[in-house]
Amino acid sequence: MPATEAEPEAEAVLTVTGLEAGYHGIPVVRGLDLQVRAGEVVALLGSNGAGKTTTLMTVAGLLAPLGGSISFDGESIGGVAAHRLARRGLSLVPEDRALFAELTVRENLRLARAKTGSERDVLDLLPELTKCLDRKAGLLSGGEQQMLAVGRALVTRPKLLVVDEMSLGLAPVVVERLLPVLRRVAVGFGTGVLVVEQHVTLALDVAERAYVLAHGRLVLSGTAAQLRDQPDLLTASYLGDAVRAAPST
Ligand SMILES: Nc1ncnc2c1ncn2[C@@H]1O[C@H](COP(=O)(O)OP(=O)(O)OP(=O)(O)O)[C@@H](O)[C@H]1O
Repeated sequence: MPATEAEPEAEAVLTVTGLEAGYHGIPVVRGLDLQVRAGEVVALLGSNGAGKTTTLMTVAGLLAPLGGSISFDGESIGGVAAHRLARRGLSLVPEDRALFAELTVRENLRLARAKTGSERDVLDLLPELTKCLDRKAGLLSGGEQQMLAVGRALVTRPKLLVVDEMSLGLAPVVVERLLPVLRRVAVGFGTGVLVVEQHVTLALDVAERAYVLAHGRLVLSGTAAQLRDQPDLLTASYLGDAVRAAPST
């Protein structure tokens, strides 16, 4: 019997309602509704320029929303600055990883540690980092750097981890090993994970649910299984031709 079917739904850690997000007062994302629950991985998909990064930056407090509401851990956070959100448990892994190249892995992790944070749990969850603790971040492989970027974001045990394009510049074989780390994070720490990813198939392998944006609007959403079973719909949604056709969850 599948164990997951009988389990009650976890609490929503992030609820985005009617979000309008963009630049210089002009929305590029319109009317977006999205939810992430504790302990689940949610993929945000869509073609280039669809508005994925804009959505993540707005959720993470790097861009002020132009409309709608964002609720994190039961509180409204629209317009709250990123560093305050980080203290409240919302961690961002940016596309460029933003590591300190001249510092070692251990030092990068230590710098991220708040009063209550601990590297120990992170190393238990990401044992791949243990073997390179004394190496400079700048000398790590792309995959190791990305692992460190995730590890650093986890030191404070966030309730929500927001990850932008983990796979950027990495070979597919590396991405295949890296993406399942997000599932480990969700299961091991009970963290909600919102991830933007270009590798759709790999993303649907690790995510419970996914949302697809086209031209700034939500065109498809559902469980990963529902979307995997409807490849034509998924392709059409990337082209902006489908309108919320899969059952929403
Ligand atoms: N700093 C900016 N100022 C003005 N417009 C921007 C800025 N950044 C992005 N845009 C525009 O917003 C739209 C959405 O871009 P966004 O980066 O969110 O898309 P994306 O789905 O993440 O695409 P990609 O996969 O290419 O990163 C695009 O039309 C883009 O040109």
